[in-house]
Amino acid sequence: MESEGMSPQKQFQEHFFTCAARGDVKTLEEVLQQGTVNINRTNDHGWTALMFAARTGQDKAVRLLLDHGCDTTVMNKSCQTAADIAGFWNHTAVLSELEKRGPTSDSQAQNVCNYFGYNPLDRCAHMRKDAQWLEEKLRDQSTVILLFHDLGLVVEKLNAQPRFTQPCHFTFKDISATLEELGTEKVLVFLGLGRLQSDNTDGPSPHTSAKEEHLTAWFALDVTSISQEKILSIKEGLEIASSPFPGLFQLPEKEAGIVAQARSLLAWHQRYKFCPTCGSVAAMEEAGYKRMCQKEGCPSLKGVHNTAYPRTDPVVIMLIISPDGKRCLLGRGKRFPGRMYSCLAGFMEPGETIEDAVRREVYEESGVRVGRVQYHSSQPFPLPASLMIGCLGYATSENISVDKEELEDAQWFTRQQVAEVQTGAPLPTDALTNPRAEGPSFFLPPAQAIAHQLVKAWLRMSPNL
Ligand SMILES: NC(=O)C1=CN([C@@H]2O[C@H](COP(=O)(O)OP(=O)(O)OC[C@H]3O[C@@H](n4cnc5c(N)ncnc54)[C@H](O)[C@@H]3O)[C@@H](O)[C@H]2O)C=CC1
Ligand SMILES: [Mg+2]
Ligand SMILES: [Mg+2]
Ligand SMILES: [Mg+2]
Ligand SMILES: [Zn+2]
Repeated sequence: MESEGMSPQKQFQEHFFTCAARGDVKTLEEVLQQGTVNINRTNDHGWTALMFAARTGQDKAVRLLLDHGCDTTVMNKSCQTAADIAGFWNHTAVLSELEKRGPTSDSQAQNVCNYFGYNPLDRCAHMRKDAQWLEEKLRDQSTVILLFHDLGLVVEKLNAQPRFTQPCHFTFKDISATLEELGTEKVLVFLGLGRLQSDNTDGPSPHTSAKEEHLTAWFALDVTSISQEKILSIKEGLEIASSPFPGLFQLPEKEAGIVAQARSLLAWHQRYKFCPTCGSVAAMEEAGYKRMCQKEGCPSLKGVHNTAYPRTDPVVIMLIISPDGKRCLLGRGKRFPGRMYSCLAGFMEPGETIEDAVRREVYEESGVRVGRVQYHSSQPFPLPASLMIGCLGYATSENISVDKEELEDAQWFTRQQVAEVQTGAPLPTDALTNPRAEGPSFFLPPAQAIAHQLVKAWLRMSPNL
């Protein structure tokens, strides 16, 4: 933190910022040679010298700062990097300097990839009917099998702080007795072929041949019908992440998508044991991607019936921006932890566009009218099997009338309020559970939630740089 008043140190730093903004390469060079300034030092608004140079389009100063190793990923208090600032003011020469030095910010990436959204597996749908190939893959010693007990993932017990969830990678050998005990009715789902990036090689491209030997096969197995004790005795140091929160949000990012895929499929099998059309027993087929009614003559056996395939519930989740662009609308669900506020969200209804679902849910929950709706990104959400469709919506009215059945509160928050809590100090450990915990008057969901990314996207759209 900067000290109060203008200490000589601070004056020197201010002078450094001014030189960057003016593009005074000669002085910048001299100062950097002397080594008397911290090149990544920020002012009270979180601005670095690089940001000042980017703001005024000083490409030579930007190059010099980059040559001296300055950090391009630093964000100011409005969550903007130097590249965001250069992009906003259309300083193309500065942008290209920044882009030459590698990734600059999400805004340069093609698409935003949310937590649960990255899945390195090639699902190999065309192999799902090949029983022999599937059996070979299952028995391969490199194959990974994830176990779920009543939808709780079997994980390795870790004492790491901060806590994270490491799914246990079982092999066929580990669980061959378990498979035998489960018998022919078992729910064993083939997830796909792939490789975690930690194997030091690139993930598969969509064109990778399914038969490539070096890719790992992944399966998920439901072991609910066997006692927990027995499952936990397969190996040492196991536990069941029975509560989905926070366990599911602490997975290694590279595996979160695979776990989401597995859990959503097993949840579908748990809920759809019987044919939704006639109530007869439905049997699993196609490596877990289909359930077929066993009753002859059932209408679900004619034509394509979506009841035979895994279900996904589309949900719209939206950050609504006020008519003046300066505030956003956040709400507090009745079951939200601590003082958390988040984007409004709701299930899509049949026969509805995404845009209309956004407008309807916002009006129902807050009374605010929305005009234009812009898609941002999506997130598979394995509780039990939703697809969160993230949007930004532009309000045409401001008065709030909260639907007390669903929400405890909804408010407009200024850019500054939101930026402060998003970039501020880490929350106290009891903030999630204790409404009287010390800390800010409200907080946002963590980075794993798409709501967090929508807020971040809006902060980066700042019109008042
Ligand atoms: N990450 C975040 O910040 C937030 C995430 N969410 C998630 O978004 C989802 C939908 O949001 P809600 O506000 O609950 O939806 P919502 O606003 O549509 O209201 C939920 C109610 O809709 C009904 N409903 C309609 N279709 C349903 C379906 N397919 N499954 C379950 N209930 C259905 C139920 O009566 C339920 O109580 C939830 O799963 C929730 O976990 C919601 C708010 C914030
Ligand atoms: Mg809702
Ligand atoms: Mg609603
Ligand atoms: Mg609804
Ligand atoms: Zn049927």
